[in-house]
Amino acid sequence: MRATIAFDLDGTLIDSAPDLAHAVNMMLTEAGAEPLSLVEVTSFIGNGLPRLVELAMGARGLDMTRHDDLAARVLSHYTQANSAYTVLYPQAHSALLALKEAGHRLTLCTNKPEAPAREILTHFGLEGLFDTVIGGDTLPTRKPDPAMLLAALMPDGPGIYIGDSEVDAEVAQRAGVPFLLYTEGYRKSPVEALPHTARFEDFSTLPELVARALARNAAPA
Ligand SMILES: O=C(O)COP(=O)(O)O
Ligand SMILES: [Mg+2]
Repeated sequence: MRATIAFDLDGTLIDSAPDLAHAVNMMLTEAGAEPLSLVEVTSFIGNGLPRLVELAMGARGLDMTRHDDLAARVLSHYTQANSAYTVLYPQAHSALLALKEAGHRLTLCTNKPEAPAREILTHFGLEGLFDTVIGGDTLPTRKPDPAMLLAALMPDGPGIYIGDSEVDAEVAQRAGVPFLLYTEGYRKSPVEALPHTARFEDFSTLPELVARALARNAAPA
């Protein structure tokens, strides 16, 4: 059975936290504040770049009236670093190829702004695999608003969503879409606290997991 499979990006397909932390810390240093640890910055990822910058500024007591300027600085540093410290999770590329080979349509549903999300796909040679990219600034709202996920799954309907975090579990639940949880990303809560259809820690198991989730969904109740 063929379907649309929507993917989250940060913490799901790529480990981008080192580059995000680098960009945030460049901004903090310019603003005269102490840098944050990788663990702290990682805990701020998931609700998009404006929120990441807000949390980083809050942690260092910076004046929030500067938020728009400092968010622009972070985006500029992030873009300039060109994913130097970002890696694809092991076996993610071959899992994407296998899903594509099986006839599925792949789309991206990330809270990262659309331009850097597209650059990252190109950087890793993945751009040809994805039919649609919905970023955190593509629509008026972002995850956990279900509009984003529903747009990423259009026009085929239901499909499957794959992500790593609280926000991903919530958006899938609100959109009524089966959710496969990647357990090695940036989740803050225990696995049991996140509603999910199935979970995986190794991308080589994903194609089989997708096939099972689709068969279960197609089975009469
Ligand atoms: O940009 C973020 O905060 C998170 O991005 P993601 O939705 O790809 O995890
Ligand atoms: Mg994520």
